[in-house]
Amino acid sequence: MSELPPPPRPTASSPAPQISAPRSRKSLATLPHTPRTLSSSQASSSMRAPSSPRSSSSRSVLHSPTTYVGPSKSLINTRVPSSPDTSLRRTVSIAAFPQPPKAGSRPSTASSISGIQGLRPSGSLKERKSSRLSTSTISSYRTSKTTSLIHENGDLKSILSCEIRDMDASPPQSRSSSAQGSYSTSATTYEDGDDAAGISKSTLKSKESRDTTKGNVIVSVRVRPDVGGVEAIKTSEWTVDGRRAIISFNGKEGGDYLYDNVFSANENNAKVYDAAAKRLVRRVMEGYHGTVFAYGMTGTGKTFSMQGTATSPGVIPLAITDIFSFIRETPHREFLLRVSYLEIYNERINDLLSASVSGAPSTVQQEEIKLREDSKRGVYATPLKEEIVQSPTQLLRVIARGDHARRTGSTQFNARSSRSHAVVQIVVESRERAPAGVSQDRRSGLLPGGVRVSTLSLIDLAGSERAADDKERRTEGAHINKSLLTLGTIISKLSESKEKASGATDKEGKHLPYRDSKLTRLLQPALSGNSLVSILCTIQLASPTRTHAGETLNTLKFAARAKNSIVSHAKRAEEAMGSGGTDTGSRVLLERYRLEIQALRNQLECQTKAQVEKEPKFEEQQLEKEAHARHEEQMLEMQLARTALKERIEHLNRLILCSKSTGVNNHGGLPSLGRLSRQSAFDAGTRSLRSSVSQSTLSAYGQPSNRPMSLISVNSYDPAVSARLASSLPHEDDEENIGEFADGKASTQQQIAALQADLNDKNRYISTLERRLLQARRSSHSRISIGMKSSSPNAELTDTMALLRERDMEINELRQQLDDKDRMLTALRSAARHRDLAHIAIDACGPGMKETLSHRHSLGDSDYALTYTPDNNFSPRFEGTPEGKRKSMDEMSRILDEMIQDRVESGQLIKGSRGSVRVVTGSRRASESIPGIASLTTSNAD
Ligand SMILES: Nc1ncnc2c1ncn2[C@@H]1O[C@H](COP(=O)(O)OP(=O)(O)OP(=O)(O)O)[C@@H](O)[C@H]1O
Repeated sequence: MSELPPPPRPTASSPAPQISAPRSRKSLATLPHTPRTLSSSQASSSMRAPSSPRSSSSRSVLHSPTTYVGPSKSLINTRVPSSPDTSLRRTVSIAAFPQPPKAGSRPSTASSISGIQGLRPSGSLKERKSSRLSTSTISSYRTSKTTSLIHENGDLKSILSCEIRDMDASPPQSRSSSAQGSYSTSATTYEDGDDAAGISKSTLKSKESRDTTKGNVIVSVRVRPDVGGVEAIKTSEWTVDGRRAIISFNGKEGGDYLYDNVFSANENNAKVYDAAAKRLVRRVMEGYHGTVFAYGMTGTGKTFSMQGTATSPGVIPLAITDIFSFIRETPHREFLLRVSYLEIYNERINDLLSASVSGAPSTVQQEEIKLREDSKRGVYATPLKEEIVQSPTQLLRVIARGDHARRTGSTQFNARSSRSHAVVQIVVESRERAPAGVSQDRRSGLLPGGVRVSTLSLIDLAGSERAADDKERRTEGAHINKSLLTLGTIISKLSESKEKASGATDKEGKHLPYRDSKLTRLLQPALSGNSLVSILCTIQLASPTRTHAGETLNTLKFAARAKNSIVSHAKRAEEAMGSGGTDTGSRVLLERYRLEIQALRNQLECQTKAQVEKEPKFEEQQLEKEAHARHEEQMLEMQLARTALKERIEHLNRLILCSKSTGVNNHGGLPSLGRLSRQSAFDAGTRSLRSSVSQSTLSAYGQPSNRPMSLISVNSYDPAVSARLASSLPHEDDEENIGEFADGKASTQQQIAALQADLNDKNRYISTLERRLLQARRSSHSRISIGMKSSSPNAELTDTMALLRERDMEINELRQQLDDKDRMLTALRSAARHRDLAHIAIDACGPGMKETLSHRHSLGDSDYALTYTPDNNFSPRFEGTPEGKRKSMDEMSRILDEMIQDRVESGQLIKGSRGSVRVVTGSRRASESIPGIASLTTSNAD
């Protein structure tokens, strides 16, 4: 205890809200200053609490408190709220109190309730006396005095005396900084005072009905450390006894003030939270509404207590931590948290979460926020931004954002003074989880239970202050003081109306000026009893520049009045069923979200079903697409094949034209080269039946006469061979064009006609090929279509491959034939050249020789012969003797005969009925396996 000189009386000029002074306070017997020790029976805790106006018989006559300071003889002079007629002053010798046991091991006795009974305004003196008699020690009062918010079972039983095993807060080590920057508290190990009540219930019974609901309001006072530890201005006026939760003032209007908690200057935020707010927060999580607010003059530590610092978090961050701890510990329920943050600045409500990010007041004019009231929600601000939060960190961040936007300014006593009342509201929605195996109602998506909605309001009020020099500060101060004054008035009137009504009814608040300020209007539900309330009043006893006795007394009186006048009927919020209809229902986000989730799930299910149904169609479409792509590919391949064929034809044509352009015919050596080339072209693939190997090939041998050149004439030396050849060669009648170039000297017109015929043939061939391609494409397409329906893509592929193979074979065959013809052509050219040379030589030998040779030649007794060389070329060989020549010719005839025979055997040539031979095209053979092509060939042949 410290003794301080009497503080100066509060000046009349002080604008601090003057909470109506306890008019009921009456001077009791002034106790002698002489210390005396009272026996236990005499000991009384003459604590004074503000009494109702009616109970005071003497107003503003406050006795100087008698403070006895001494280790064994000090007295606590406390005043007890007096009954209308009496006020009681009791002096208790501290020496008589045994030292309280250490935290956690304090004795709990039935008699421990007696001390606090004396504090109850409703308790009569008689009762208090009798209970005092049963009080053995003040320590037992101390331990039993603490009230609890709500009985564990949720009944509205106020257990007036219950021991809290660890009233001195959870040990500091139980609070640690978590990874997320939040703090873990002792929430998980904290044992509610309710459960730990160490008192005899029978003792309580008689008090229960009377004191019902009183325990739902906790009033605590926190003393801020003196600034700079200045001792000079300290007086002996104040005595703070944190252990007993008593503050004594020895000056004028002095007395002892007892609260639920008194925190001395050296106690930290954690302890303040544990004692003043922790249980309330738990109750909110269980479904009660709860309000914690800090009240006090400027610079006394309201914001410090509510927000705290990084190293010493205050009520708000610790509550947040506990909220999430509770959620973790309650797996059988699910929760949804939403938070809003507003300030009341100059009687205007600002949404701190809608403010600009910079924290400066939003440049965009906010929609005016109004207070509304409805039966379910009570008084609420709208429109207000609410944010749904899922983690402590997120919640802390949201609140930090709001803090940043809050108005602060420098005042005389606080460099960063809050210039507005700030209200953090955390709405807790919770509902029972469906037990494992129990499915929720599929149709409605509802669980058996409804949703419970409760609200935790954490309010940091602006501090009352003297008039400031600055105009802005003055305006702010006026609004702040006005609202705080209204609050004080309401508290005072609540107490008054209670006394008027003898604590019975009509505390509806109709006549209470809640509407006089936005703050009181917003606090209406809490003040009128719908909420659990914890009031934390902050005071500062001295500073280097001033003392705060007047303001401090006002705060203490406010706190005492609040304790005695606010009666909370807080009930656990009912579980709202359904999601629509009522306003409450529509507010319950948890329900709405659940229904939305259910609806989305249903939607998803439907979509999945539809997709499953559509899948085969989709697969079909995919197959069709693939088939189409394959078809395209095949078309492309066929196009390429067609181009290749055309190129081939062109190439062959070029070859033929080249042969003609050599003008071999003009030399008369190989008069029917045109015919031969025509033959070559045919052999290379022409399907014209006009082509005939015999006439073209064999007539190429230089027959000087005009008669058609044939192998008959060539082989005329050997009648047998000639006859054979003649029979094998086409008859003149057989071939419409036989003899066309038979003289080997076809006229230009004939050549042109031959070329024209060649051209026609080729064009026909091209168109035939085109038709075949077209047909092949159609058949391929139809095969694909069929394949799409019945066969696998592999079958189509096989077909296509087979087709391509056929084409390849055909091309190869054509190439082979072309090679043969090339060789034959080369041989014939060579033979023609030699023949010409032979003629020249004869000419050079003179007319006689020429005649002879000419004659011999005409007889077939040629001086040269075609020999078949190993490289499969025919080469003329000049035989010196007629015998040799004849042999050579025979040999040549034989070779040609064999060749023709070979071809006939191999099916490349067909022997006509009259010995003629015809070329069987390769495509005809190849086409045997392709019906379309076979028919084409046939038609062509026709
Ligand atoms: N219990 C305490 N321990 C240490 N410092 C404290 C305590 N209480 C308050 N302070 C310090 O005192 C100063 C003022 O405190 P704070 O801003 O919390 O006062 P306030 O009551 O909120 O004032 P206002 O009403 O003007 O906003 C701050 O610097 C704060 O750190």
